[in-house]
Amino acid sequence: MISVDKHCVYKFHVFYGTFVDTPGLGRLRIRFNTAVGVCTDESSNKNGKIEFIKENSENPLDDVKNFDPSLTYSDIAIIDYTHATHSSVFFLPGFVDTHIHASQYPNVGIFGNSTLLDWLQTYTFPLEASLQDLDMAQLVYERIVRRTLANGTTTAAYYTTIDAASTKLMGRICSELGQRALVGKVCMDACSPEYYVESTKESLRSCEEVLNFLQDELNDPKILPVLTPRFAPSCSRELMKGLAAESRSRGSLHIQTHLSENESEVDWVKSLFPECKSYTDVYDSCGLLHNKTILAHCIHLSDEEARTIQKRGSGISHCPISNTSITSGECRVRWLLDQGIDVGLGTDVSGGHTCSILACARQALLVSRHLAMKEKEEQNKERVKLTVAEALYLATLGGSRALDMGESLGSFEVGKQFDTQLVDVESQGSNVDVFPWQHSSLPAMKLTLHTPPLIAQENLLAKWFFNGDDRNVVRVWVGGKLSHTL
Ligand SMILES: Nc1nc2[nH]cnc2c(=O)[nH]1
Ligand SMILES: [Zn+2]
Repeated sequence: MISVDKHCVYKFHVFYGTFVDTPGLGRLRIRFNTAVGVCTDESSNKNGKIEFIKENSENPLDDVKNFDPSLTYSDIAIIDYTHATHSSVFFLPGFVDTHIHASQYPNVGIFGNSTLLDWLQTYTFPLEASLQDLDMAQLVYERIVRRTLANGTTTAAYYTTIDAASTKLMGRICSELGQRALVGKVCMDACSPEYYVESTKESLRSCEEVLNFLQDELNDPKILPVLTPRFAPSCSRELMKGLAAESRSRGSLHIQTHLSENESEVDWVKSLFPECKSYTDVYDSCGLLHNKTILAHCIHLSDEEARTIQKRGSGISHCPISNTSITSGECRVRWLLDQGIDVGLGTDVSGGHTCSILACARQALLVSRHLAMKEKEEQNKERVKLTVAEALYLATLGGSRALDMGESLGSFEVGKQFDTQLVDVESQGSNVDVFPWQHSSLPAMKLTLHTPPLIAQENLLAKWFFNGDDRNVVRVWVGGKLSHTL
């Protein structure tokens, strides 16, 4: 194995080993002895992209020379994990966190018995307001980006606060630490505490300031702006329409917000916008719903609201840990997927108590089983349950599609970005105990009547899925560049 530093000089990297991904909902693809060639030439417009994939490769150096004979040996780095411990080491697409409040990180785990509306007043608004202090913001934002990277998250859709300066700082931190990110300044001009609110004009102006910085000054294609009306109760119609216009005028910028998370919130929206048919209709009537809109939660939707979201092509961020923690409800993920809506996972820190998408994938699977237990129709009980492969899809390609980035992220395909985590199920200190006979790659192992059968790679994956954590994330690359090492 060749080790590389962050400022690699090699024009081309070949990653060699077992590649696991989910090219479709419920499809688990495991490719052994596979060579994946990635352009790492910073002067090329292909930098960071997968250029070839060779399954059952015998010699990755031959593969790369066949691919491009003009590359010299000194241009090429081979990252070889084929001789790593058994079948425990594999490359997996980086996780996509479709909904996370960077500014709320200090509050993870602190929510008591609150539910959404009192949780916002008691815990959340005071913390967010305090991050106007740039030294505090630096501490919090740097820590959460490092922590999410360490948990295998290569792309995150962040909310910051209403403050423009610290939001710009967040963009700089993501860029410097090498994480792909959507960065959104929170906008709120109504029904908010007097210490944490903006005028409509100021909200649109500071939003513009952040957009100009992220688009024109920062100069990092991995960092994108996202317009962020917090949720309908804290935004006037004028503000929501202004943000929708901003998205359109800049060529369809991403938009993120919360939708139908909590029953009291839904009732409140009804009373604030009596002219609208539904909560979804509030956003739709302001022009906020399009294929680059990410809607968090979507628990208490009507059939008609789901149809509107599907028609507009917006994505949904399912945040199962948050939904359980602050007792918001159980999102009907299968129901959404059945309608062709793109669904990804969100940690929703700090409604959610962890910034691990793997933990959210586990919780998504468990919440689906709670829904199955409540399902009246016998034949639907099985269908409602999410499998490990489906939960991994939501954590990777599903999330990329929900962000309208499925063409470039979320699975291993030629032309996609190499946003990848290297997982070692048996890394030092791992929480996952694998017994010698459980390695599918030990063909010499003698089976007797008393020896349990070898388990397949899928079972090893399932053991990691349910018991793994950041101790198993050995390396993380974003756009072919190393961003984290255990
Ligand atoms: N979970 C969650 N829901 C919200 N609704 C409005 N603001 C928030 C927030 O910060 N977190
Ligand atoms: Zn949220």
